[in-house]
Amino acid sequence: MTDPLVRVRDLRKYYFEDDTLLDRLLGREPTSVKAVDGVDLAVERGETLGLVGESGCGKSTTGETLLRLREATEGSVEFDGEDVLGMSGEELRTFRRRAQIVFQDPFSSLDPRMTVGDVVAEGLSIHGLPEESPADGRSDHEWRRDRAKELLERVGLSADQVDRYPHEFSGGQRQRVGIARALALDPEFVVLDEPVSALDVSVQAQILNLLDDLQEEYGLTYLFIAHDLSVVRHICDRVAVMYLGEVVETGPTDAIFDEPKHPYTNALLESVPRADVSEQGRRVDPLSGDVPSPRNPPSGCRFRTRCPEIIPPPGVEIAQRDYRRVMDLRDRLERGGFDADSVRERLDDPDAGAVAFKRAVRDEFELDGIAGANMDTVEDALEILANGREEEAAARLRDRFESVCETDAPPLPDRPHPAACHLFHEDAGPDDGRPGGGDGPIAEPDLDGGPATMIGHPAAGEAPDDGDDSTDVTDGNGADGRGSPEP
Ligand SMILES: Nc1ncnc2c1ncn2[C@@H]1O[C@H](COP(=O)(O)OP(=O)(O)OP(=O)(O)O)[C@@H](O)[C@H]1O
Repeated sequence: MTDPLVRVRDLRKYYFEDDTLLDRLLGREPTSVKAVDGVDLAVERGETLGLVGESGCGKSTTGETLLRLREATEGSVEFDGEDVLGMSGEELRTFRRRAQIVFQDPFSSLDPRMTVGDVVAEGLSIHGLPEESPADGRSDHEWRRDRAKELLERVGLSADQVDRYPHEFSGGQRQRVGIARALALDPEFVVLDEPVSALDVSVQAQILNLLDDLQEEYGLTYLFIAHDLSVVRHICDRVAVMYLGEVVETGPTDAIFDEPKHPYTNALLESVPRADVSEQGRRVDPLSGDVPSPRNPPSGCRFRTRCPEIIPPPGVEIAQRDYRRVMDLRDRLERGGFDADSVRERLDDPDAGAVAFKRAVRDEFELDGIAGANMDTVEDALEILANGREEEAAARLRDRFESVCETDAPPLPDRPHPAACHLFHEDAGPDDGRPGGGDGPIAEPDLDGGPATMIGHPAAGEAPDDGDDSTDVTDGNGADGRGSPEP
């Protein structure tokens, strides 16, 4: 097999907040947002690699950092064997021609007074094209305008739309213009950053077909970013699943869909609407816990605060549903999110004693099903909590319930379908693609809580976008509010 076109190793991009001159003068410590925190990826020549995960998990930052639209904090990116992060001058200019990006809304950071012809041709002027004056007597400007017309036609628009303004186009048409703009410099690699997320489903299909055709015609390699797994199924050869700045599973698309390993991948898949009526009524429990902040990601496995398969310590027999609830309480206590006053305010009698307080916490976290030694520990912790000693209550729970998922960060092994999860042995045999793929589960997950699904799933600008193929349609959708990347 040839070397991948793009290889990313241990890529990190931290954004620093409270880091202005004034902050420094005031002695404020900068906080880092660990948007991308140790990502490894390889994109093979001619393939489409999907990069999926919930909003805010770092997909766009990964795409923009590997293209040098943002400066990496750490790590390495190789493009066709060359070190991208170390490039400068002519080498960097050449890289910028060979590697392009399509944004969700290609116009959000562009001047609305530019015609689509100007938008498509802008890269040509920036890169000083044509290199030599055309032999047929056209001016350089005319050459660029003709090239823009050709590209508009190639993406399914018409050449006589070259002087129109972006607001005159529907969302689907605007995305075609964005694709034409990316193609203008004959790139080999294109990052497609949620290219269809803002579009109506029927228009999505048209754009995906166009991307497919262009890939074949020009031998393109794609990194396709999406929060919605259903979109990547038909266009991607392989998929990498991201959670809170890390890749948690990668594999061939069919293996990811048919034999997902990581509990997060399972949860993402459960959130995909099913066409099959028999599956529509399936019982799904929402994932518990909030998405943690990348400013202070959880220790160990970052998904463990929401994982429906978190591993109890050896010797502790507890139903998964109950363990999840104990861990939710602990997590709230340890992260300072537990508000004893608001529990008391919710009591009928705010002056009620410890018994009523403990009952309210048991009800809130649904702890009543726990029994035996587990319940003894929970009761102890609740008693300590009723006396206002939150840290001690958390420590009491930690003594009995500490999980390997919080103490050890699971690695992502180097194999065809790896998952960064303690449910799979690290030192397993060959990966055969089955769940556990040769690396059998080390703990039987107790799924009595049923499969999980995502809640509050973010969907960028869902405004309908009909009329893709007609001109003069203004639907006003698509703006994702993203600012321009750093220069
Ligand atoms: N310029 C910035 N300064 C500080 N934090 C940022 C900046 N840009 C992004 N972030 C934060 O970095 C994290 C990753 O953001 P990113 O946009 O890469 O995620 P994403 O998965 O692409 O999400 P989305 O689909 O919503 O774009 C988020 O927590 C986001 O709030």
